[in-house]
Amino acid sequence: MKSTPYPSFSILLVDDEPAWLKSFSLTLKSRAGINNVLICQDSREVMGILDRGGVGLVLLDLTMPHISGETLLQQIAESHPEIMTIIVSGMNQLDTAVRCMKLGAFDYIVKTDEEDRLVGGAMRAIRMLELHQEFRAMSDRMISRELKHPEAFADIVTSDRAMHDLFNYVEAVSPSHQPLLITGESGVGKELIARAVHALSGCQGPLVAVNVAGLDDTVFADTLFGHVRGAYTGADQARPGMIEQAGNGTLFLDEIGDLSIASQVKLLRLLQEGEYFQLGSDRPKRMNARIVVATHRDLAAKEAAGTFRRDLYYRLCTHRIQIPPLRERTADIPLLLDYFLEQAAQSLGKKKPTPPKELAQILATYSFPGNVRELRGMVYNAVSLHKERILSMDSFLKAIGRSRVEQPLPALHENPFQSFERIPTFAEAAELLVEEAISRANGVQAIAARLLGISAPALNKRLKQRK
Ligand SMILES: Nc1ncnc2c1ncn2[C@@H]1O[C@H](COP(=O)(O)OP(=O)(O)OP(=O)(O)O)[C@@H](O)[C@H]1O
Repeated sequence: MKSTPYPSFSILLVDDEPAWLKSFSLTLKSRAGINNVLICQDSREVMGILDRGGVGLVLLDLTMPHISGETLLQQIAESHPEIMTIIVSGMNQLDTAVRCMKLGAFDYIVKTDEEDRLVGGAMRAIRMLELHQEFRAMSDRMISRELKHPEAFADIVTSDRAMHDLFNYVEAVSPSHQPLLITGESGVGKELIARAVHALSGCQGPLVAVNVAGLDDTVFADTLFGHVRGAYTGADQARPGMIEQAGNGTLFLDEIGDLSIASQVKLLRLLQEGEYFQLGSDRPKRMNARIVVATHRDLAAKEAAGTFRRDLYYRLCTHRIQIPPLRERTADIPLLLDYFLEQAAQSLGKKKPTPPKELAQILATYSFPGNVRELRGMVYNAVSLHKERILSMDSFLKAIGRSRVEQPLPALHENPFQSFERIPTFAEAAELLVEEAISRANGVQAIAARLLGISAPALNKRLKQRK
């Protein structure tokens, strides 16, 4: 299988020593999965290669026949300021290093340095270039507001402006190799967004989803990393982990907020090093998959409370998508209602029922703690019970009513009257409640009455008495 080029731009290695060129390109590949590498042994050819385009980073030797590294560095800075250059020199000389940095070098690395320093320098430059690319892509999108690949979002029904802005962001960051964090309440569509990210990422492998909630640390490691035969009692067969199954695709870790501290450490190490060990093996394996994680928990609060590691939190936050709850995008409710009615009717082999016109309005007054999943469940339930042409509202009202009853009453410190100097009389409080209900129901009395838990005639009588 042909692997995806990484990074998306080429890295040009320039050195007159063929042995170093070969060994360093192998190191980049094995240590960091960098396979988009060009090599050049003749300093006179460098500018021609750069003029052809596609190179983002140059790793440049200083001492070469024909044209010196310093001269090339100057020429690159003048003709291709968008290209980053790292000087890789045989000499550890501070004054030369300072001169090169002044000429615009991103870093100065000595060939005899540890491999980590060399690979780490290249990775930092790649990261910086990727951020520039993403920033440019995002600014372009924000200006045009046009999606390049609307088909990737075909399963996500919405007319909400915040959701469309989020799609633009998703398009901009999907090709990145950095982890991506998706947050939002339960049932809000996090997995759908993860699938769109995967579709847009250009990753050639599958999307492999793992729910990590409730996995203890050993099971977590076994699930992700796999094990070799005999790794522990009962491990009769070697088993590849989910990272291997994802290959060059995407590994989607759901419910990341529930991960134990020990597993958080393992995940952080995996993200930092891009390497892991199967249980029972001391041979490192490379991870090629892109990591996308999701949680319905408030990770910032968990981090502040010390139950989520700060270093992992910041690592995961490089790209972050926060999906708004359904109650903040009520304009989506009629669209989703229609979409799920169609889906439910089809899957239950029924004719699509017509919803009563007040249904969407009633639903818009509800808080949907289970978000889109809850709405979907309500619709499927109603369609399965449905007999007449017009859909009955009964099952929706029951579900909403049940949920309202199940919702805990506000705690005493949230009592809205607490801040009042004088508490209102019963008549005044009732008046305020009626006004609020009418406003939330957009003036529809039947809905307002349901919100207040009284009958429509009772509300009507009360309103008439006011006049
Ligand atoms: N905008 C949408 N359009 C169509 N279907 C949606 C939309 N958002 C969510 N859904 C549907 O709602 C259900 C829940 O979505 P999903 O599993 O993506 O939510 P989630 O945020 O990942 O939930 P959890 O936090 O429980 O893992 C799925 O059946 C999904 O297809």
